[in-house]
Amino acid sequence: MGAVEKQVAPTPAAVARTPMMALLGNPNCGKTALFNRLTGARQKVANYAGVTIERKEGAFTTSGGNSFRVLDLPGAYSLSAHTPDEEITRDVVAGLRKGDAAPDVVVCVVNATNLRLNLRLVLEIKRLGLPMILALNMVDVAKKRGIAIDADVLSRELGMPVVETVAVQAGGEKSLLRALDMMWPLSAGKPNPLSAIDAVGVEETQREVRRILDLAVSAPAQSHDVLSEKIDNVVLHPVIGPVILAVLMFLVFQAVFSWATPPMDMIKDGVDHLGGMVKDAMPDGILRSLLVEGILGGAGSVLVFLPQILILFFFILFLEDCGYLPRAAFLLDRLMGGVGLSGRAFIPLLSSFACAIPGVMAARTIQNRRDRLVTIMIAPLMTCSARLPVYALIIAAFIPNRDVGGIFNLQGLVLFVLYFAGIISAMAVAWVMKRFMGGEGKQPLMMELPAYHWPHMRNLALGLWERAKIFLTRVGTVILTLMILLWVLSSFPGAPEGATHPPIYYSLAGIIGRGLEFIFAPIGFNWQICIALVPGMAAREVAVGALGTVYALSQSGDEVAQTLAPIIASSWTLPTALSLLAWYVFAPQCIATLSTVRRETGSVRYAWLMAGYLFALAYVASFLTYRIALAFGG
Ligand SMILES: Nc1nc2c(ncn2[C@@H]2O[C@H](COP(=O)(O)OP(=O)(O)OP(=O)(O)O)[C@@H](O)[C@H]2O)c(=O)[nH]1
Ligand SMILES: [Mg+2]
Repeated sequence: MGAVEKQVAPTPAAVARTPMMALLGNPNCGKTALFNRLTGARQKVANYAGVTIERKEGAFTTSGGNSFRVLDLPGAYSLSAHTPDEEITRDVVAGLRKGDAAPDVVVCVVNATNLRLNLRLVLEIKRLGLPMILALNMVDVAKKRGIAIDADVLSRELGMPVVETVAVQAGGEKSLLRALDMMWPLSAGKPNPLSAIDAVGVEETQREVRRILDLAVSAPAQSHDVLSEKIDNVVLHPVIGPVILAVLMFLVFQAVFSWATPPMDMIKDGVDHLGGMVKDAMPDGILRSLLVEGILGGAGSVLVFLPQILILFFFILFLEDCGYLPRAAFLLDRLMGGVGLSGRAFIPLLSSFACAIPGVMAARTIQNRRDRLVTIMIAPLMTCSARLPVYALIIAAFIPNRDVGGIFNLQGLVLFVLYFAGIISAMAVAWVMKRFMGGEGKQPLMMELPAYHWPHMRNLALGLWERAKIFLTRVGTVILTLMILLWVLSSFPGAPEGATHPPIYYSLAGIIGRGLEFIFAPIGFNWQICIALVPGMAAREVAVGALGTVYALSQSGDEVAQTLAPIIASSWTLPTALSLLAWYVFAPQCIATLSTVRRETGSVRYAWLMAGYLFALAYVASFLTYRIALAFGG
């Protein structure tokens, strides 16, 4: 039958018959790395538990020509799920998901350096009675530490094929492909009900694990990871640890400013040059205005921030892949516990620095529902990378670029303060929410500390490439569209006879901006800023591009060639600039995040609550900032 199947063209019916293989295992054992190697996908791989939080599907064909569909699943310690991501895994293997049959074959991935922990799940899954293969992953590390595993004995004792894999090396998946070919054709089976798993006690499973380990594994007395322990003695030290963490975070923000300047200047010069060329080549008119002020002035001014975003992500990806993140979670657990957050919230919150959406989704790994909700609600207070351009623009315009105390860059310092303001407010909000919701006391943080390793450069490069692609796609699609739309609204209708203001003042956008000015004047925003706030709701960084267009159109004649920072420096007061910075620390304007919150919490109530409290906070913070700055004569 297998031979016939191989010939069939992939009609939908044939695809449905292609056997499904599921990758299952403890968190952080290399399932996703293996999935990527098998399918050529680029799913996120990183060195901490809980990276994968969704079911991802791919396909591959073995060297024997047998096709498989393959599922990458969130890691789990057992099939009795405690968190929403573990539920996904349990439901998929047990065939409980609507529209998904149980997998035809389960590949149980284990970390070969930690079989004692990993084999428990293997024995549990075995009771489901599905065809199974054990993939001993990370054998490269196990061998280095002198751990010898007899795959034949293991296979005999477990009653399933056992293969060695190295998911991060080319060809490291070959043995698994061969084993799959040997299993072909697969007989479709139904899994035993989940209750069969609970029938055997933990004690008994543990005894069985020990028995098998005694037979199959021989490890030297010193098989644990000595280097990681040494590093942890410093990094987790009660005094030195937090200092290292603080210095690390601080360095990131310094780097974002000081390293990015040369490439940013290059992009800016390129865009300006292009604008100049278009101007020289075209007669003055509507089309030229659209190209120069709408597209280059708008999208171009956002594009400039690519280097800063990449530098930020370089650090985030580096920390994710070397194994430091769970340590940081432990260091901050006490602090976070003080405001009623669990240390588990650290990773979702850190992801929110990239974008609140993956952050909100990563909260799935939090067991306690209240903790999870609070984490979701404060995720948007972490400064997402879309806010970076707004901060950077205003800082460049108002904060002098000079050294403080000989080592710090003042602009980097201000950026750090803004990020810090977000974090502090998040803690305050968490504290208040916990008061309202009550709580059943703090739960101890249980998290695996993975072995440290150097980040895989390929991973890092791919991660940066993906980020650059996401950003450029955003600039080329959402941002560009909004910019063109804004240009249209700002250009029509034209100025009336004898107008005293620039034409944009009389345009539709101008009318909207002046309408909104009633609400925002008390916090120091002029009508130009009000115009920029509106498209900023779809994508925050558009606010920068929008200011670019608005001010380009507000200028007369030759001044248009000027770049945005000096223009706003001369037309806003310092209190207005500070007020806008404060606004963006809280800025509730991200519709995509709100819709993710609705999906993840299963209720539109929380999305509204979030939008409401963020708006209120933003307004109050800006009001205070503006008034205080005015009082100090800013
Ligand atoms: N040396 C070595 N490292 C590996 C191997 N497989 C995976 N890794 C590393 O182990 C870490 C975890 O890999 P992932 O693929 O994200 O693990 P996962 O099982 O998908 O983790 P979750 O999604 O959190 O459950 C990453 O840092 C990988 O680079 C391997 O065979 N050898
Ligand atoms: Mg994964």
